[in-house]
Amino acid sequence: MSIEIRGVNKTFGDFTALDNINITVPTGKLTTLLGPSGCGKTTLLRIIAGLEYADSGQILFDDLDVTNTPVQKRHIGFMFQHYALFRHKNIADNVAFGLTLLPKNKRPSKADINKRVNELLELVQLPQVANAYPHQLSGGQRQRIALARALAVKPKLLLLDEPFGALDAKVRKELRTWLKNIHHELGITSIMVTHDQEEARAVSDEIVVMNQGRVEQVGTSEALIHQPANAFVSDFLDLA
Ligand SMILES: Nc1ncnc2c1ncn2[C@@H]1O[C@H](COP(=O)(O)OP(=O)(O)OP(=O)(O)O)[C@@H](O)[C@H]1O
Repeated sequence: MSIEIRGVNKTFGDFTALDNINITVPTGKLTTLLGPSGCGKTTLLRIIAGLEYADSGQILFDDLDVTNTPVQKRHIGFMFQHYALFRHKNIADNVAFGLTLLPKNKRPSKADINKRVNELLELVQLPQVANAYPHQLSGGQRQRIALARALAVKPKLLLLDEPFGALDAKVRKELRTWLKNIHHELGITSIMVTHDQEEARAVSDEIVVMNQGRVEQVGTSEALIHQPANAFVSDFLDLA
């Protein structure tokens, strides 16, 4: 599913958080919103999700205008740093959670839910932890389970907000390679927020560099490195 953001503006009081954002996120690619703290990345992601509404502008999913569509109807998977697993549910029940919430006519049978949970645990390479509880897992393992949970409902769009933000540098590096591999295997359109240029360059098919509520440049890692559009992009990517 391709995503088009057309002329999106957002203010909080007299502060402009997003200033005329126009971008297209291509089908099946992993696109990163990259920029310093406060530049509007999370606000834009929340507007794409339907967790927040723009003051003006449009959001299109495959040419369909979803600007006023509520989050539950956008078929999105979320993996957010602070969107923790349920402590009192075991891992299998955490992964199955989204499926158990589906309306009765769309909800798979118990056997099918179990089968899907097992497939997802295989996919994130943690088949052995189905009966464990979140506190028994490492931070990196918990984030892998968070991805399995996000994928359970077969979303058409995956949104990741600083998914590895709380992890130490070594695990972060391992997980970004892992995420890139899984993304290539599944080919699901994904948008990730990060302030870490090294992380963005390691995982992204395309990078959207943001600054003070505006888009400075959109391109592949190579394009940004070889042809930074301006001094901000060059500085932010440490190219000087
Ligand atoms: N609900 C809100 N009310 C008021 N101001 C807000 C609100 N949400 C965000 N802001 C402000 O809008 C700006 C952009 O915030 P946003 O969270 O989108 O930035 P960000 O680029 O994701 O930064 P970070 O990496 O620090 O999360 C910030 O200055 C923030 O304080």
